[in-house]
Amino acid sequence: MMIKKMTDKHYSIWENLRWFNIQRRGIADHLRWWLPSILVIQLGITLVSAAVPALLVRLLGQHTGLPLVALLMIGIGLGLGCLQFSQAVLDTFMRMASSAVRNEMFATDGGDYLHIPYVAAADAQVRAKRAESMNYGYGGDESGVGVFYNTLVHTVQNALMILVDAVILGQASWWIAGVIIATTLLAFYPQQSFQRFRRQQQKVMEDRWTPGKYIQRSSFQEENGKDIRLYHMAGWYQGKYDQFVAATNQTQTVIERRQFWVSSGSALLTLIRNTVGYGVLLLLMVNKQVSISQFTFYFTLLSTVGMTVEAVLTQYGLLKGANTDVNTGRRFLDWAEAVIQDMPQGKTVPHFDARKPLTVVFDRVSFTYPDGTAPVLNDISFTLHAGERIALVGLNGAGKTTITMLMMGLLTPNSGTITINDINIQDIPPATLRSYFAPVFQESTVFAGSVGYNVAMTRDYDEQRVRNALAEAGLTADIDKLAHGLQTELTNYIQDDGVTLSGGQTQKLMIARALYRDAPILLLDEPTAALDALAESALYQNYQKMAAGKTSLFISHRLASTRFSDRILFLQQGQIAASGTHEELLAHCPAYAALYRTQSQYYTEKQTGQEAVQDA
Ligand SMILES: Nc1ncnc2c1ncn2[C@@H]1O[C@H](COP(=O)(O)OP(=O)(O)OP(=O)(O)O)[C@@H](O)[C@H]1O
Repeated sequence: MMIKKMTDKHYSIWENLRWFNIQRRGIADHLRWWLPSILVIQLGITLVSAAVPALLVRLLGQHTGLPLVALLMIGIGLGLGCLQFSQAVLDTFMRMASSAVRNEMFATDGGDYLHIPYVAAADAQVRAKRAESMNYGYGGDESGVGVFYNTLVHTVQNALMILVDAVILGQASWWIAGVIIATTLLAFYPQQSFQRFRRQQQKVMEDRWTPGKYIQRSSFQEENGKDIRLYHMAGWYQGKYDQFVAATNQTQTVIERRQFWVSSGSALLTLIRNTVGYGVLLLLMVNKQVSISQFTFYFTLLSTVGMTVEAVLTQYGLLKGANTDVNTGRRFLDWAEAVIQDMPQGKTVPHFDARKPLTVVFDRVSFTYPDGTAPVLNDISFTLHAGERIALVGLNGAGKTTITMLMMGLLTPNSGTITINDINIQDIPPATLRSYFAPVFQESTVFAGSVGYNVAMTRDYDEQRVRNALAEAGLTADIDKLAHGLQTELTNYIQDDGVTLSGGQTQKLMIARALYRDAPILLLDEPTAALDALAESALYQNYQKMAAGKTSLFISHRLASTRFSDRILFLQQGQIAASGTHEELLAHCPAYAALYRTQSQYYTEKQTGQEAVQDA
């Protein structure tokens, strides 16, 4: 199955607004009324604030009594307070709505990522894109979706205020309106270019901090603690931190320097605007074309324009940035959804007899990892007959684990077919296919949950079956020693009193998990690597019972373990180099025989260790 490439589709602000409106349906249905309400409130606040000094001048000029003036001012003050309170409430609602939409995306991302094919989820580029999408798109309230709508509203709000100010001041003189519009437009380009530059630089810093964060994380990881101290790596870590901090400071200085020039330019434009505006107003008053109270009103209004211009330019820059970030998030989620839709759903639900083992056939299967350069498996064919116990051996990196992943449908062959009882596994619904397998993977995965949960992988488990599986895996005595037995929490991520099992105990837990699953195909990938000699021997003894009535594949580097299998497949350079019993392979496959001799010589009594090394 080919995984779709991610597009670099760009959505405009308008398209993202429409998309946001669709997303917030059912979350914030009244949002469409909030924008006009905010605009009306803002208009009210601006005009009333500007009118108060003018009104005061007029009332005092008319010798109005102080109690009436005071009463009026208190009334206006209260009115303004109410407007500002309403504005704050609407702002809060808007932020909450954005946060709710963002949380939805966050949850969708989590769900989608868990559902995309394994091969895509394990792809380094996909993981990087997802991290970027989460970081910029919807990971926090300061990310794209978190701020998009609010910055849009504030941009429109401030742009409208500038127009209203220009129109009102235009009543006094169109020179003032002209200078407001002209200075706003002149400030636009440098401000936008600066904001673009700042974003680019911040991205450079973020990218630089990606390895930085890894270094920080790895320096605190419990399992790294020993090596860091043993190999005196503290100095190296400190050096890396210092490098990152120095580079960040340098970038910050470059940004601040540019910010200084842009702010200076803005200050100059404000000076021009105010000089022209106040000058014209003064001339008008001297020529008695405006009264003192009108002059006061225009003067106050003009003094607020500077801040509004700054605000609109800043908000617009933020809006452009938020739009880019929303696009980053949308692109990833669109891709993930398309990939999920493209996934073969499987048209055949086979009705196998659950009590009978299954036959698995690889027919001319080739496979290359998406980021790999050479095929890992090259045109391989073999059959696991129903009920057969097969040992799969080969050097590190020969492709043994890859075969198990292909079998379970976690990876898809580039060519060739894999069938189970003659049905192509691509035609079997993925969940049904996976239910045929009880795997023990090379890496153990303990989830934050109880022992019982970790065996059954469901909270609603059959206690007796869990106990049986633990007993068969040789873990009963260890679990019985735990304070809460099956209910003991493993890992202390969620529960403070969670316990950590040893490597070998964890591997036994994984074996118990596979036993509890009781599926028709048993896949054991190096199940004894962490076991002590007694436990390893017990597993071999028990293997017959574990694999009874099942088809089983046992991957191991300990060639002695192949004796417990019916047949051995020897994998070499992406191909099945030989197939047969241990004795047959010793006789006919020199590579296998050499491997066996190299391994077994350390166990022969005649040779000393030194002789064995020389022989090897
Ligand atoms: N996710 C991946 N992306 C790219 N290449 C991979 C990936 N996983 C494995 N490989 C490569 O595929 C090859 C086969 O790996 P695989 O894990 O199947 O080998 P193996 O026979 O199980 O090895 P070992 O005995 O060490 O467990 C290796 O060269 C490995 O580097």
